[in-house]
Amino acid sequence: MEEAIVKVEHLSHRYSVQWAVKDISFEIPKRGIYGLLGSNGAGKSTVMNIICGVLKQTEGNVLIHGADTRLEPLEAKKHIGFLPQQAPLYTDMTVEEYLTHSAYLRRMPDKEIKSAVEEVMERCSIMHFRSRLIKNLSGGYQQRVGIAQAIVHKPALVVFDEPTNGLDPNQILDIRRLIQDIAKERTVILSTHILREVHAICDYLLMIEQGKLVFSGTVDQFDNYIVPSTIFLQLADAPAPEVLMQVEGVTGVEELGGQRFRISFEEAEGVLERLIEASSRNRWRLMEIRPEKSSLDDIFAALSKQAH
Ligand SMILES: Nc1ncnc2c1ncn2[C@@H]1O[C@H](COP(=O)(O)OP(=O)(O)OP(=O)(O)O)[C@@H](O)[C@H]1O
Repeated sequence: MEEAIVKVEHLSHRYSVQWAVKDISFEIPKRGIYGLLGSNGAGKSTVMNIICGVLKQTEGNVLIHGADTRLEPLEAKKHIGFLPQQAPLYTDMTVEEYLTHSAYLRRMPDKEIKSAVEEVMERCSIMHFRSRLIKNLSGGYQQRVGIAQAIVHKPALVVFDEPTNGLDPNQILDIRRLIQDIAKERTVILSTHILREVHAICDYLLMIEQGKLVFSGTVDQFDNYIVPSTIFLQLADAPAPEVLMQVEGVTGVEELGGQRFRISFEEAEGVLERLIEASSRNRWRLMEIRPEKSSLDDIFAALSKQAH
């Protein structure tokens, strides 16, 4: 089997007395965008800083392409690009000077640096600002430079800590598009406390609460984590709610006004079909029927509660 890009084994970290991360294990076997989701203080930055070798864990192991970040830090770091929450920008440098410096720090061979910097400026759409001092760029463009420094050496894994934090809505969309583009060729881990962000760009989700991993899977699995428990029904010629209650499997009928109802049930199996069939047979004139999924926010709240 191919080696996992990232392997985190029983990771725990303690700042002085308080445990910020407690016994987290997960594996990232392939390409895609992995969202590390959690509320403020959940432990996201701690996990990312440890994965990137910026912070030494109290317990557990992190392997990057099989290289242990503690035992072989240089080998592990070769495969990683990192944009921490505060982008490490030298704002008195021009964009090109800074990226050249970053490539040098990443130990790229001298002869490859110039073309790598050209390529990354093109990729991140900052070519036209190559000679501008970083301090004179907007927040969105400074973030592009931060992303560029994380990928200039073409790492297999890129880690972004809250990459859209503090940006305006247009800048957020631009940065998300750039991250999706970057992820075509490599694995991306990004942290966020915004559920919509996970939905917008992530393929996989790791959710951390109170330093513990409470969910790991695809975004679709997360959406289905709490199965649909109600059905929305709108009829043009509705009967009394008591009549709807008679449909097999229905356990509750809530009137929403305007001949609209929220139907509860215990077993999803067949209820939808039976409601459609009863509507047709009794000429209730079905206008709309759809299962209602728990919102992402409900799932988030439920999982957060489990961690407490
Ligand atoms: N240097 C530090 N010293 C002591 N405690 C810390 C330190 N850094 C973080 N913590 C604590 O560890 C816990 C996890 O913090 P962390 O920054 O990893 O969370 P986070 O999920 O990234 O939150 P945020 O989104 O607010 O950055 C928090 O309780 C935080 O207060």
